[in-house]
Amino acid sequence: MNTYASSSDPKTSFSNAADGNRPEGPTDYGYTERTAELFRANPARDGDTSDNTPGRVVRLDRNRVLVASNTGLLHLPYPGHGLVPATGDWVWLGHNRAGEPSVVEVLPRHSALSRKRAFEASSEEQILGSNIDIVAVVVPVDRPLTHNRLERTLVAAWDSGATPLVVITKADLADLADDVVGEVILQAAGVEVVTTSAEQGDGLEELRQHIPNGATLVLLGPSGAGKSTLINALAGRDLQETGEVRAGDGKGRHTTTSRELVPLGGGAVLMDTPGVRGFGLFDAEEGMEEMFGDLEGLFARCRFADCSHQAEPGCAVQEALADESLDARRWGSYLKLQREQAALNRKHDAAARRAYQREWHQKVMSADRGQRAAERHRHDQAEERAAKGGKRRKR
Ligand SMILES: Nc1nc2c(ncn2[C@@H]2O[C@H](COP(=O)(O)OP(=O)(O)OP(=O)(O)O)[C@@H](O)[C@H]2O)c(=O)[nH]1
Ligand SMILES: [Zn+2]
Repeated sequence: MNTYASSSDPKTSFSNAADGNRPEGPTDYGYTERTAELFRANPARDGDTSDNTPGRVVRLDRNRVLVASNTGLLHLPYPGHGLVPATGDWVWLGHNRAGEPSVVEVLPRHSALSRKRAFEASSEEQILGSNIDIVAVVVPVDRPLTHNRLERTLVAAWDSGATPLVVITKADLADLADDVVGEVILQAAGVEVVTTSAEQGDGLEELRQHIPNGATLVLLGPSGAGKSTLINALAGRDLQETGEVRAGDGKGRHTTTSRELVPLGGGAVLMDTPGVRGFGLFDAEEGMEEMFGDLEGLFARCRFADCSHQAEPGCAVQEALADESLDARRWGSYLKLQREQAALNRKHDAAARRAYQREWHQKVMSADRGQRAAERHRHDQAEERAAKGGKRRKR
């Protein structure tokens, strides 16, 4: 059982044992040379910064933030200004204006899973987790995902700024496995697929190889998909137990709560927050996807990958509007939402980054489509040549 100091503990200290150049951080929680670089590039701005050290947000509580530091877990007050912390954030630890040990500043995020409320007037986004490197979508062979749900989830994963990965579980249920694996590989165009059986220990090594040192991983998947089993197999221990910490409430009583950031060993970190774990996140968040997902299929049929769907030749949208297979009003509300989203993105740096990510993803997808088309073309030409050659030979 792990315990951590509360901020009233006089032993709490941020004294930096480092060489003064490289700040020390919690290596069990994903602190690497890359993180050290992030801290160097974003020095703390406020007050006496000489004793500031790096930390990572493990969980948010009502009044305090549970933070991993190089001296262990600490329960500290929120920073007085700047970004509001989210689970997974890298933060400067130091002292607040009252002189208490505190989180003093949240560093910029390289990725974020958020719940946006696109249909509400105040479209503040709620960050559910940040600095995630890999979003692993878990697909059990005994309960494959329905049609385009996997694809939509993968797009949402790209949106977060993380790299998606598909993990097929329960591959030992062999009579089902082959079909599901084939189907998933088709749907997951451009995304790596790893097939595992936690029961038999298959595919675990391959999965580990997809998780770089210091990487933070989120597992998404329906209840019963085998996420916990997989995580325990990866960690080599039962995280249900090791994931728990004792939280002092300052009145001498202790309650047992769970961490949302769990070291997996080998430097990798699992983010296991209630909001992020299930598919609910994307289904709720991506209202746009949900309502307009079919338009993506239409866009894919436009002649030009960067079609703006206005006056380009070969635009599938314009064709669908012309033959009324696409309702003009529906198209209108899609465009309106797009504009709202764009305005929102300009407001939020993180959101803008995700838009960039989506664009990049679409480029990858269309490059992939282009490549497949080119392959088809080459194949057709080869057949044509073979047919002609055959004819010539016949003569
Ligand atoms: N045959 C087989 N069964 C498995 C495997 N991995 C998990 N299971 C079974 O699938 C069931 C669900 O596994 P969990 O790991 O609890 O699933 P989960 O995704 O964590 O579920 P939630 O906690 O509800 O989100 C359990 O009965 C496991 O024993 C596997 O590799 N092979
Ligand atoms: Zn078009």
